Amino acid sequence: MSTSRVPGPRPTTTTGGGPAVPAPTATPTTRPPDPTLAAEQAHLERARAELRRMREATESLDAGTASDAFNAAYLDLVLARRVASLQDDPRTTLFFGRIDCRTGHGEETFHIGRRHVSDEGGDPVVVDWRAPISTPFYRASPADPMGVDLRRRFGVDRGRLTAYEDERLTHGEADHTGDRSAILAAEIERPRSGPMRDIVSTIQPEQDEVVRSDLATSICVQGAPGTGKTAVGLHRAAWLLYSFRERLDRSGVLVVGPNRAFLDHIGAVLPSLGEVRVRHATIDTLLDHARVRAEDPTAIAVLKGDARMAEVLRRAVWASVGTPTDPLVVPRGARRWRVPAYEVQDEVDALVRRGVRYGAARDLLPQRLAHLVMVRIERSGDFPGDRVQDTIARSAPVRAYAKELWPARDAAAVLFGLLSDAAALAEAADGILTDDEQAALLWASPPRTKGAARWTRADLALLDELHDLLERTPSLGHVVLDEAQDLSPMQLRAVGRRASTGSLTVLGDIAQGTTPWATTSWDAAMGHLGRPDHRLVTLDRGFRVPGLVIDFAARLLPAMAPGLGAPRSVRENPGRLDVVAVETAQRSAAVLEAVVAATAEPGSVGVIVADAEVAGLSADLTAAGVAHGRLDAEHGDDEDRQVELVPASVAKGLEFDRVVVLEPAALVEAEPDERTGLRRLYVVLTRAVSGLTVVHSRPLPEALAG
Ligand SMILES: Nc1ncnc2c1ncn2[C@@H]1O[C@H](COP(=O)(O)OP(=O)(O)OP(=O)(O)O)[C@@H](O)[C@H]1O
Repeated sequence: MSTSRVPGPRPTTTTGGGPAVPAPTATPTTRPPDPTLAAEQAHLERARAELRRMREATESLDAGTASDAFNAAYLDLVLARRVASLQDDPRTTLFFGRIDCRTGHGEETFHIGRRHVSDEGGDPVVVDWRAPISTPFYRASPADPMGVDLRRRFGVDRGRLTAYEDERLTHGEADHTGDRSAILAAEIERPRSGPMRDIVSTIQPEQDEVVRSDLATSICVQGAPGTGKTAVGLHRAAWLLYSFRERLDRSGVLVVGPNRAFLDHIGAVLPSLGEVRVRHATIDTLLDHARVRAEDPTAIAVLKGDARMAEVLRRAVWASVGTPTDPLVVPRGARRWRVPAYEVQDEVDALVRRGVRYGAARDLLPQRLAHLVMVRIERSGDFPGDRVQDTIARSAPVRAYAKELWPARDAAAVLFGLLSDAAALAEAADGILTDDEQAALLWASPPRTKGAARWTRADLALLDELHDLLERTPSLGHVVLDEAQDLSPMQLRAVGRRASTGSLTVLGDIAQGTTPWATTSWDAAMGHLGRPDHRLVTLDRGFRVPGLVIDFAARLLPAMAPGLGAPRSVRENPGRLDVVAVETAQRSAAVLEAVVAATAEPGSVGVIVADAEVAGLSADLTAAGVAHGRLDAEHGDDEDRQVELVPASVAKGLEFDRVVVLEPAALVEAEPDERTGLRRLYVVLTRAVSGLTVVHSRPLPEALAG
């Protein structure tokens, strides 16, 4: 590999998602300009001019030519969006790489960037990273050059090209792909600050395979902390939207994450890739059927999250369908038409067997009953036609009969009935839940009405299941589910039904499961999501956590996730690990000292403590004059603040340049059992990009002490 660095502004920071490049060492004025880089810079200027031309051409289009006011308004909107998408961001470059390929048209060069730019003749000046022609940029290797002679990566600083790195893939050069690229190394080693950024210029081959998997394929990605699962999921969403734009614009793409703090952390990635129409939700905002006003004891929450509840609920809903005992009697003119109860029963049975939702079948019933009446009328020699059938279906006797036989139900009423009435629960749960389980589910003192029910988080998934039994939940085109290991089977079902006609990207790490119902097997989880047929991919190269820190955290694995390995850190910097043991009386002072030391350099600082210690430590930091933010499940990080105080329960999925962790033993104890506690600790210890300081006055948990 040859690396060239030329004079230029000292690139200490990165802009707009481009890779940071080590600063040039020579004095800028003493080195002649590098001709290759100068030519590439000229190509960049040309691309900028062409993008400007494309934007001006779009701006000059007139929506007034539309046929009517409605179409004109729509066209206006489309044009405004297109102009916005053609804006040039001077803080970044229009391309970050280039490939020289042999194609059917001979030798061709393609510059790869975040968006497509073409010249007046329609020839590409920059190709979108998502276009098929860009695939070799990410995947080609000397073993499989994919027609690429040369791959060039650019170092970027504030909108200018500052360096380039060449790999000749067909000239027998050694394999320099992946982690030995200086530009990739610079990107991975850069200090972190603010929300997550895209990784579009350095997506790795194994990540790219996931990103570019076909829309029809549901994928499950298992990966240790920092292996890029979230990054891969978000880039996959962007790639799918590019490749299947029409279909997905119509059906929609959804990203589900664990909490608001996490969504704020990742929220800028898709917009930076030009995708602003992807909805982000937490499982709580997705299942927003009622206000959560109570918490279940762990055992009951586990039971309510058990997949067996789906069958209990199904039975409860369909038990509402009555058994006809009286004949249906419909007067028409001078005559009264009677349909015997057994004939109605056959019709009801047929509707139940049809496999449609309770509500949809209920809507069909009046027409089916009217049809039975029509058959009788026609048998008498009269053929009054379809409109009469409609009239009969809408008549008062048919409506009243249908209503009684097939009552309208709502989800809250069904669940209220089950949790407050032992007989109703016994009927629905017979042979599914044990007597003890049924007794545990029942409210000790049932509320008087469903409106007064104090619903829990676990109830929301049950309500969602019921809603779907009553009326089909609309399906999106694709759902990306992050931190999936933490969802209960009932919550997984809820997410799965939102992709029932689409596909899923499921991301997670069994070792980071910290809920009592956390999944122990991806096969089981994918089954609950409705995707028993899926592709399972394991990512094991760690891009976040440096070697010293991951080795320390990995001591916990045998105790809480035997069989699962730590990531292989690809970081060059081994990181810094300080474990500070102090007397209890000195603990606060030691934490403050660690936080102040961590703020001495640029980059974010996360101070992670047991949830119960957040308020006390916040007061200590304030008293010591350390400005800080406080994250919680509803509130994410803020680029303006260097120090964030993070309750351990919210740390999942986040990362900070330097992390200070207080009292591991307290973190473990705060969880309902030791395994969950050690897993929480594992999550917390793996948030650091550069350095980790652990301050403790109590003994470290045995598994960590080593
Ligand atoms: N190919 C890559 N190039 C540069 N940086 C990368 C690459 N892949 C991942 N990263 C960086 O590594 C860090 C970790 O990525 P990410 O948060 O996606 O990992 P994760 O597997 O979801 O971690 P966790 O399980 O801890 O939530 C991020 O800063 C991300 O930008």
